[in-house]
Amino acid sequence: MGDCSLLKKEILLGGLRCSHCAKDIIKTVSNLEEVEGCNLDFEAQKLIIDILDTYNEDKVVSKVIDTINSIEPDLDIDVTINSINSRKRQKGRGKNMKSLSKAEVNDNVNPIKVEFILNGLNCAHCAEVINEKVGKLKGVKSSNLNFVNKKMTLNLTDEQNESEIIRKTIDIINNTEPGLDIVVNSKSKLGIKKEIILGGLNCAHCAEVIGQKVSNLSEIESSDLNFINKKLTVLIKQNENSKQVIEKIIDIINNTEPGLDINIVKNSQQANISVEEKEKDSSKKDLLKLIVGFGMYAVAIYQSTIGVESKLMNLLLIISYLVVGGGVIIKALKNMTKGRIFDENFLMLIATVGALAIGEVEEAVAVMLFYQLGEYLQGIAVGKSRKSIASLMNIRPDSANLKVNNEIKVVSPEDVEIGDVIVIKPGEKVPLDGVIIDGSSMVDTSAITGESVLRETAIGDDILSGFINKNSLLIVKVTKGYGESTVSKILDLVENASSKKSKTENFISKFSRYYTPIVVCLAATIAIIPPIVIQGAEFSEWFYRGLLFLVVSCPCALVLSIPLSFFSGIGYASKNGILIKGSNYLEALKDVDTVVFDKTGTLTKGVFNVTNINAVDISKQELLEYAAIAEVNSNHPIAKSILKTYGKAVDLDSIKNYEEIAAHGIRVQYNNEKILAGNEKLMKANNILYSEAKEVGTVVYVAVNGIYKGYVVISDEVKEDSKDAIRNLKNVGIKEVVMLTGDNKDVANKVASDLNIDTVYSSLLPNEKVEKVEEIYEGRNEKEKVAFVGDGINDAPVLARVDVGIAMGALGSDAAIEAADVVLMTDEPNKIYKAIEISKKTNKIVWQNIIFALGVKVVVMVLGAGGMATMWEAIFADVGVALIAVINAMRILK
Ligand SMILES: Nc1ncnc2c1ncn2[C@@H]1O[C@H](COP(=O)(O)OP(=O)(O)OP(=O)(O)O)[C@@H](O)[C@H]1O
Ligand SMILES: [Zn+2]
Repeated sequence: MGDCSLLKKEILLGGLRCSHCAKDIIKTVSNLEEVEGCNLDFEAQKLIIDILDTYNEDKVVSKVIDTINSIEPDLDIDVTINSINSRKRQKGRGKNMKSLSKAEVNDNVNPIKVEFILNGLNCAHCAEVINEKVGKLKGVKSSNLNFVNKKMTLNLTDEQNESEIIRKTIDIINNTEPGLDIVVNSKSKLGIKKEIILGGLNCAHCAEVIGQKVSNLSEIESSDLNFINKKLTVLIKQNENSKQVIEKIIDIINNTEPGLDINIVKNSQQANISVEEKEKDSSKKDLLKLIVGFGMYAVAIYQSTIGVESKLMNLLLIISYLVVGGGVIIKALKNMTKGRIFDENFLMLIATVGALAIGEVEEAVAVMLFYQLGEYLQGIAVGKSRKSIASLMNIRPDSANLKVNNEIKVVSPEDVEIGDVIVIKPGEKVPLDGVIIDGSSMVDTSAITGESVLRETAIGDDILSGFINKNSLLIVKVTKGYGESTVSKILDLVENASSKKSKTENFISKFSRYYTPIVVCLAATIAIIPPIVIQGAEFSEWFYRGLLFLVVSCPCALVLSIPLSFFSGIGYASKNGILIKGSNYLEALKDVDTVVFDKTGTLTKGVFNVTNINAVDISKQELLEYAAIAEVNSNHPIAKSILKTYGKAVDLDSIKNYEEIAAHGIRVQYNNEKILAGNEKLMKANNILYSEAKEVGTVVYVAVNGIYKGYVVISDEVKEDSKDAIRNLKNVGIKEVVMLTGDNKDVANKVASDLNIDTVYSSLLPNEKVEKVEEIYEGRNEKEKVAFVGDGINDAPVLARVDVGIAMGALGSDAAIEAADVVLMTDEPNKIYKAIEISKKTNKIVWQNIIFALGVKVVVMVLGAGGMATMWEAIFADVGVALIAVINAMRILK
């Protein structure tokens, strides 16, 4: 590392005004692997990043810019390239100004995404290699491979090279890990992807002809016919009518090769099912090989105990070795030709061939057998946990019943448009968000909210995708396209969560990059040096010890189980109605020791009732009318409750100069009367002589033309589960619970004492809430984290400031989903402790796995070096440990 030096780059973020985005930018940029340090000067609108000069700086800078654009698309970004401390570069500050034109920057606003599903990908190391190589392709801005759901997402710089990049990516994948089944989902604006399965297609020549003819269609952007899985994938140009094009394609197929069983794939899930079946087949083959291999091994060992000729026994053993290890040998040789020598297969080949060479035939075969058995079991375990995570998130609807002229057509949810009418039968999943226009029913919201009670819905109610209609027919008018629906958003969030890596994950991936080479070097040293320097040391003895090191040199147990653990935690949380936007937040939750709550709408219901009206010189009804006139344009819960009590219409045309003053109230003109309605601060600010209300409650004072007219007292109720929520937080180790509110001191103190809240700050303006949070941060170290819980409406700046911002009741509210790091799908504060519990459990299991895996490996290496361990221990330290770690990770789901 001695030769590395740091490059500093300044990125000017013109127009950065949102402190939330600023925080997000820092958080995300500093999480980028290539960025060593990162600092944001909010005043100067400047982001300074440190990059190691071992990275390609342009790449890193453009990655950083992409990151910024994905958070806050409209910034005016300029890059100043500075190199400080660099021996190679001696440029002065600010000399080498490189500015990106606005057009270039805007280009990044809507990144072009391509998704690859790599079915059959079981090697975490290969996954990393693939991701790294693809990330370096020209035209690829960034790539993220989620090993757990086998999905790789590429962000491209522009759409022109898309097909080229897709081809190159597929090449890379095939070269690195041959035999994968690759599904490409292009979400680009280029077109609509359709997959057609051609059942019974057995003639390769016909396939070629079909492929040729289809690709010649002018309506088609690109097409690909995979003869092996009989799948024709076409990308239909954006402006074409996909139904007509599909019909044309079907005609072509029928003319070329009549009698095929043509199936149009509705969604990639379906395609995955057939792939899954194939994977099952190959795992059956593996099992068969193992049984045969173990059988022969057992016979050979038995023969040797009864004294049969050892040549025959060795022959049996070698056959068993080839049957079970054939795949490993082929893969290893292939990889060797590509110069990949730290590959697991290769190391296993060397270890076993080495053992054979020194005459340890029995052991060599046993190592291969148990290695393959371990891999096999590990495959099953990973597959199982993938399935259980997937079933937690099994909210994707399969189809929608579209109503067209009194007829019902079953279509894919993607094909339904806003304004379409769909029919949801009892027992069906709600496919899209909408509003009920006919019918009433009970719906099960648990898949989305984690709430087990059924909800009653009727005409006029909103209904969200992912709910299940329980008992009677509902007619729904669709209000959002599938891409914008609740289900897609949740799935997007959860699937992308793995790209925000936790510190532990980053540590492990860095660690594993050094671990294998170091252990391999140790292996070589042990095999070579002692026989030379120690007198009488036998070469084969030390060679064997070296081989042990090779067997334990794979960090797979960690590379596999740790991301799996975080993904399980996120999946499990989502099952409970808790959406966690990144592994980093899941990890941070365990360190939270202070939870700060907003009051209204968070701890209280935010539904006020008028409890008293105190009018001066006018009637109560008149006072209420003034209040209602003032509040009619406000969305504040206070406004809603006053209007509800007033119950009559207000003449909107007579209202002028409406002004809502945050945390104060309303100022408005009605005909010739200037009305003020708000709290004491508002009265004081306008020099109104008012008399203070005696009751505890939220008080709305009213003044007309500068003269005080009385007040309306309204009160809110605490939520049923708020008290439990606070108690449970204390039980999971939260030291301090704080409440912030814009409401008055009396109300605040009452709520705090009812709920056992430690610290209260009242009568706060929105910016004072941020200041209070700053105060809470003073004198804290990094390990003591603060979470803030709000309803996401007025508290975005605070949500943004804290380590973990939690928004609640986000069902349907986009603002809250945007602003927070953790989103609770329901209004229940009692979910927060649950999120912390999941975080702690995940963390515990992650560290159990790290300590266990490394511990066992180190012990085996030490014993091995001292000649006290055999291949058996080594093989356990490799595949046995990996298997146990994966099984351990699955405990998170329980
Ligand atoms: N539309 C309004 N009409 C009357 N008073 C208002 C209105 N909006 C705000 N206020 C006054 O300002 C205070 C603070 O309002 P703000 O919206 O900042 O906090 P809140 O969301 O009601 O409470 P919390 O801070 O607990 O979430 C309210 O308690 C009320 O006294
Ligand atoms: Zn609030």
